[in-house]
Amino acid sequence: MGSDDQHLPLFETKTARGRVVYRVFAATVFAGICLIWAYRLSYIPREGEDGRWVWIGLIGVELWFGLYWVVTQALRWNQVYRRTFKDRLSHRYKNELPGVDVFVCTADPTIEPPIMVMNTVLSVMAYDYSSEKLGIYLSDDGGSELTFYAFLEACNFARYWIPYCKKFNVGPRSPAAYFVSISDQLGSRLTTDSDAIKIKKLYEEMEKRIETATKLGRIPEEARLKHKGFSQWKPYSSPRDHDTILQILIDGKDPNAIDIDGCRLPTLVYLAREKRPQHHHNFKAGSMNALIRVSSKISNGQIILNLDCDMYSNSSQSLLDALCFFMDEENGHEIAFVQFPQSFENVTKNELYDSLRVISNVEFHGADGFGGPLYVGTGCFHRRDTLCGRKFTQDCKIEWKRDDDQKRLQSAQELEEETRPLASCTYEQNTQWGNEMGLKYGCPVEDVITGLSIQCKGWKSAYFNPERKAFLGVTATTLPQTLVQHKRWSEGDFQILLSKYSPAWYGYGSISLGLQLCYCCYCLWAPNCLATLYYTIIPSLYLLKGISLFPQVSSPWFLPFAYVISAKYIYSLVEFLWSGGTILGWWNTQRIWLYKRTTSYLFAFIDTILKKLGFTDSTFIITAKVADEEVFQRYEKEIMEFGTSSPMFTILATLAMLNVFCFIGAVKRVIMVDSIFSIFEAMALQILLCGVLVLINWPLYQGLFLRKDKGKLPSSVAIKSFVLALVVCASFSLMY
Ligand SMILES: O=c1ccn([C@@H]2O[C@H](COP(=O)(O)OP(=O)(O)O[C@H]3O[C@H](CO)[C@@H](O)[C@H](O)[C@H]3O)[C@@H](O)[C@H]2O)c(=O)[nH]1
Ligand SMILES: [Mn+2]
Repeated sequence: MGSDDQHLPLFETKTARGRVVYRVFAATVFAGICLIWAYRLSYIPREGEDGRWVWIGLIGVELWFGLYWVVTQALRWNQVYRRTFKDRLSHRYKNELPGVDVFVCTADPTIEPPIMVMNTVLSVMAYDYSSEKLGIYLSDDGGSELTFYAFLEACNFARYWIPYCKKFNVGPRSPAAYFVSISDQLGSRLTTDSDAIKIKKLYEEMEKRIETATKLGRIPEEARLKHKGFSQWKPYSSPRDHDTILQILIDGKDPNAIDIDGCRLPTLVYLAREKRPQHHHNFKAGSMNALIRVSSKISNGQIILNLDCDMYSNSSQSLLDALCFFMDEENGHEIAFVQFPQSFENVTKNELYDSLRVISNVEFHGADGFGGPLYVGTGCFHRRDTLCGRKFTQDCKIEWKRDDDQKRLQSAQELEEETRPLASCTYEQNTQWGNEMGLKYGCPVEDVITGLSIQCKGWKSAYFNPERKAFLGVTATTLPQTLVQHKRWSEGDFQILLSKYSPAWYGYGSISLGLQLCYCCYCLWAPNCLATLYYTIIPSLYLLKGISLFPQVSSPWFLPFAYVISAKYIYSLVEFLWSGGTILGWWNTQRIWLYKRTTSYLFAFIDTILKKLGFTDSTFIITAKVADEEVFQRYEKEIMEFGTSSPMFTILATLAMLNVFCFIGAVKRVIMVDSIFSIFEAMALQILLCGVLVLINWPLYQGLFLRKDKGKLPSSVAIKSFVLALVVCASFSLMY
């Protein structure tokens, strides 16, 4: 310290350009929405007239869509961008930077392959940070020997990998990603650079050992004999029923724990918390809380980074970026967590499924302008004390300087013994863990609800979205996975809205109105299903009957509809392109938007209501991070993957068939009854809506009727949906 840059901030916040223009634009759209409402309210068919009830339904739906649109403006109203000054940080604090503990969570060695998990672990072990201050903890909810074996291997490989990374300043520091990146380079280093060749060979040997063990489902006997750690699996019966397995593989305080260059290594700990069938383990929240306690005894870093097992660090400096926020003398003391975007390594060019592109590049910047982004799990740095439930007060300035260097008297083994009870099933009984302390239990999105309650305690958060992606993970590669994942998310968010911690009332007064609305955008995902279903079914059916539900093209009331629809979609396209997407990607995103709303959100909505009534319990379906070769090839070619029959697909296929029938019906009417002009004049918007629904469903029709590969929709779904849609259309035509 003591340099002249001392008063300069460590980060700066800039408001987005063009805010005024956007606000004016939004106001015009809102005016259009008001006119649509006015139209609906002034033309309600009289009692006894055709379509009175359906019209009243439309009032409800358009009120909902309009109001929801207003809520989503919160995410666009006040966007801010952050910039950090890492050189100032390093200059000012040199050796006084705080300890950082990284928590990596894994839960299943078959859908989360150990080699992938180890790449994540290695990428953070090699952070540009003093090793003595770094602790890496792996929580294994799979309680798997295979993962442990891979961890041992990684621990050994790290002795070569870390010095290599630091010597050549390589990036990314996940070995797998790094070797891919340099093999792409012109005149690949892998043919000329002997260090690169050597380290790659070491990696491949390790990879082979781990993959063989994973494939066989058991570890080599000599490994078992060599490491006493495996003895802890002796009394083990299953992943859901075992003692706590806790092992300090590298004790950062041990001067003998060094890499091949003689430099100290970061602390490395394996934890499989105790599991018993009669105790609920609370999924990821449970393992995070166990890690918080266990790490507090071992390295007790003041900052905690949480990573999903597939999210490797893609930038060795992101830790310093995060510290710039926490350690800023002026504003740092009010920041509880720093969230980085969730970015994915495996999205294809025109993302076929969801890629969170707009959420990451637009919406979270908006939330940041109102007090900070949501906590969305992986890629988030927390202050330990706030994660443990501390309330904000102005004098919460943290003392970063700590006397860490005192010698510890216990051996690692004694420390393990002492710490193990903290991860037992019963430890949390009659405590505030899972409630006021640590991550909250009982919600499928433990992260969002925890972040909200932290913000309600007066803290702020920060969103940092650097040019070079800080973390890269794996996103779902099939439609069912995507839909199931979104069901979990939208269900969790909707539960929050109805819970004690609802952003609508719990947040009232403790976070800004803007941030309350930002939360509501996500918390209202699930109920969106109703309005969307109505809009995808009813106008099309009425088209079949030739009853118009929208203003005629020549009527002045047509204008607000035309304006709102085109303004909304042109803007959404621009936003998408601006976020780095492609036009086809945008089109694909609209499809997923529809599919999520008519299935994931519907199921989430129903399940949440059932849960409120006490009929069901939450589960956590883990997203698979690997796909078999054929599935992967189709994914690369951006061919939609269905593959199984599920109630979700029956709904999607039925809706798609229904719209085709209605569209055909309309065409028939044109040919047989009316002139094309009069139909178009009366029903342009209905035809447009139905036509777009048919167009956007193209991959679904292909999956139903044209494809032969294994990723197509099973013929049972084709038959079911065909019959269902036909019955609906026929009975509707006959009834009215
Ligand atoms: O019982 C469990 C279940 C899951 N996990 C881990 O939790 C992480 C997230 O699981 P994943 O299946 O990948 O879910 P995603 O939907 O991709 O995860 C997002 O959404 C979750 C909340 O739904 C957050 O917890 C995550 O951090 C966030 O990345 C993974 O590392 C899992 O290993 C556990 O540790 N224990
Ligand atoms: Mn994931």
